[in-house]
Amino acid sequence: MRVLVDARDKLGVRWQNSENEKHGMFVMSFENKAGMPVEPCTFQLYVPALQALWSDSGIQEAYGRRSEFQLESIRKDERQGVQLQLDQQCGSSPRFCEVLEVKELHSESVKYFLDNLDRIGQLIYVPSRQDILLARKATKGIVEHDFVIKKIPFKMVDVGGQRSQRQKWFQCFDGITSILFMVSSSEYDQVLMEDRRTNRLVESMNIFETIVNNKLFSNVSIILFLNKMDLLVEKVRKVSICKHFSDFRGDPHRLEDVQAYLVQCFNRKRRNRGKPLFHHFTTAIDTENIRFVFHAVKDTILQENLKDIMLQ
Ligand SMILES: Nc1nc2c(ncn2[C@@H]2O[C@H](COP(=O)(O)OP(=O)(O)OP(=O)(O)O)[C@@H](O)[C@H]2O)c(=O)[nH]1
Ligand SMILES: [Mg+2]
Repeated sequence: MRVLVDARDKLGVRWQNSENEKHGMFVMSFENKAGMPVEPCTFQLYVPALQALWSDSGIQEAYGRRSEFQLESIRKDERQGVQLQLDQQCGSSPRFCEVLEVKELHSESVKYFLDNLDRIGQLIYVPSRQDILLARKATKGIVEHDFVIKKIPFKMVDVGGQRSQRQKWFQCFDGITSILFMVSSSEYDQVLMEDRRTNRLVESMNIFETIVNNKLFSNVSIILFLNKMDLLVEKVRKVSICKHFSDFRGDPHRLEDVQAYLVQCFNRKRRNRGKPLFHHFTTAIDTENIRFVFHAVKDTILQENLKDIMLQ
């Protein structure tokens, strides 16, 4: 909310209710000491102000313009020197404001949590499964998960996607059978938090290019997940991809055209296109969708690696 209050100010958007100026100042005065978790009783003090602010059309307008700044919050220890840019306002002399943290949230989940303030603001609040799926916790380090399906052991290694995390990837590349490459398909109009310039999808395509053409992985099945389908569906309706990708041909507001273009962009990055590109459009917060996709992926991995598995 502090990012939104700040952005409303920098974007020059008026309050709907001038009383909310006070609520905005109250929320801005919040100090989260050393990134400690916020106690429920402390959080409760802010709930009425958060509710009033969220229902103000000024904050809603700032939220609607979120692609012009970074709504993602980051931990206090990482935010030193990090700024968010309000592109449209800046012109040739950029104006910046600091990224402020309320709690770790992903920009697209902000609406969900703020819409649910009545429930979340209660002292006896216990997170639902949906709340947990929508909360943002960036992967720092390397997280391993072992599981067995039909007597075949799998080891899933999860690495962080942010630039600062990528130097850790090479530690995990030994003896792998498959790479599941996750991309946010809906971020075609957004820039990276890390440099506020590079288009997020362009960055993903470039990393994919490095991975998919690496000789180390000539025998590794690489499966592309074009994730956040739910957000892609919404975005395609409102935001034309042509503005960000000038070589797009087709109807920018037709989901199938945008999907086909995205697959083509990633496919073009592969030097060896002898085999089709394995890809799936997914919604990671939809557990049914993931259950279905996971089984398909498991079969692909097993088929692709059958020979190796039989030899073990
Ligand atoms: N709406 C929607 N949100 C999603 C989807 N997948 C992930 N998210 C949200 O996006 C945010 C980031 O998800 P993570 O799982 O932390 O992403 P990640 O790729 O592991 O990020 P790093 O750990 O930094 O590499 C979370 O708030 C998720 O709830 C999706 O398919 N749809
Ligand atoms: Mg992660």
